[in-house]
Amino acid sequence: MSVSYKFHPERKTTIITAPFSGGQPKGGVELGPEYILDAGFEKQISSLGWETTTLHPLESTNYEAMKTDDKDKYGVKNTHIVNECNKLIYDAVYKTLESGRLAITVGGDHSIGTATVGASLTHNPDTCVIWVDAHADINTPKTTDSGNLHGCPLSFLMGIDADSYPPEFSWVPQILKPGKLAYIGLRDVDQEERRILKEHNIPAFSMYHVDKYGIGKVVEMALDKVNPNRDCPIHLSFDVDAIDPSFVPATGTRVEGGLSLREGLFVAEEIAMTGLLNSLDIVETNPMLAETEEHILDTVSAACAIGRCAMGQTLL
Ligand SMILES: NC(=[NH2+])NCCC[C@H](N)C(=O)O
Ligand SMILES: [Mn+2]
Ligand SMILES: [Mn+2]
Repeated sequence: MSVSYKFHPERKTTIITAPFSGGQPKGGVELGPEYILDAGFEKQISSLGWETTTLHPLESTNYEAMKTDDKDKYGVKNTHIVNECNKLIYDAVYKTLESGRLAITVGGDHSIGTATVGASLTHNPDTCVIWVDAHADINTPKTTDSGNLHGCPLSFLMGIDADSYPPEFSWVPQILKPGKLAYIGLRDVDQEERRILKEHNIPAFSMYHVDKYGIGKVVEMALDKVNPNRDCPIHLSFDVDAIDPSFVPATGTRVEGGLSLREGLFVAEEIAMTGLLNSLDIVETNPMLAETEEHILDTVSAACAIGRCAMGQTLL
């Protein structure tokens, strides 16, 4: 059983590191890429037959050090550094895709989804987004309680409540249509986010649906919604907190009752099987939140495994 990648028959990929934590208050998630690469991620991908290169767009920047815990007058935190980092990541992802390579972005917190999804859709407006997460990440500056921008990337990309955005966000392409986004794994969605999902009719498969229908059916239903003819490129944005904290403890916003490790990996495998994967994010690995060495190992290995499964590792 081997996967063929329609948009990447030559199997070339670029791993883009996004060591950034400014989309949320906890320190340590900026170390995610380093831990994942030190675990041998690049080699694991190349042994699946991919030619790999790496890009480090945030290298030699100092934005991480400028992080604060203050909300601005728009009700969100760290607008400036989130935008500067996202612009650099956007350029890296866009350049990667334009040169015909599959883009793997390793975070970092999920605020970088603004850049990665924005670049994927600018590169090919037919792109659909599968967002695997415990959270909906579709708050707006108007609706967010926390003010953490990792809870908002999808609203910026959709232009929801656009009159509430700090002007720094004006570079973000408001390019994501509600019919091109589907969620898997949701279980902690804010009240106002629920309203947004309903209002825009965004397909959202929660843990309830996973239990009721099984993960296989859920992935199929999600793809039927956003990619009915199975011909559009897929952007898979995988927040590791979609997987249950018993398997993935070292992450910033843990929510009990998540996907089993196998269910999480199955989502990545099944997206690989479509042959339509064009871009991938693996985000929210925070080694500093581990209580034991084993927690680090479990979380980092799960992040690597998500990448390998999406990049065509099969069990037989
Ligand atoms: N990418 C994440 N882990 N996001 C968590 C978001 C939590 C919450 N909904 C908020 O907006 O603050
Ligand atoms: Mn999350
Ligand atoms: Mn997320």
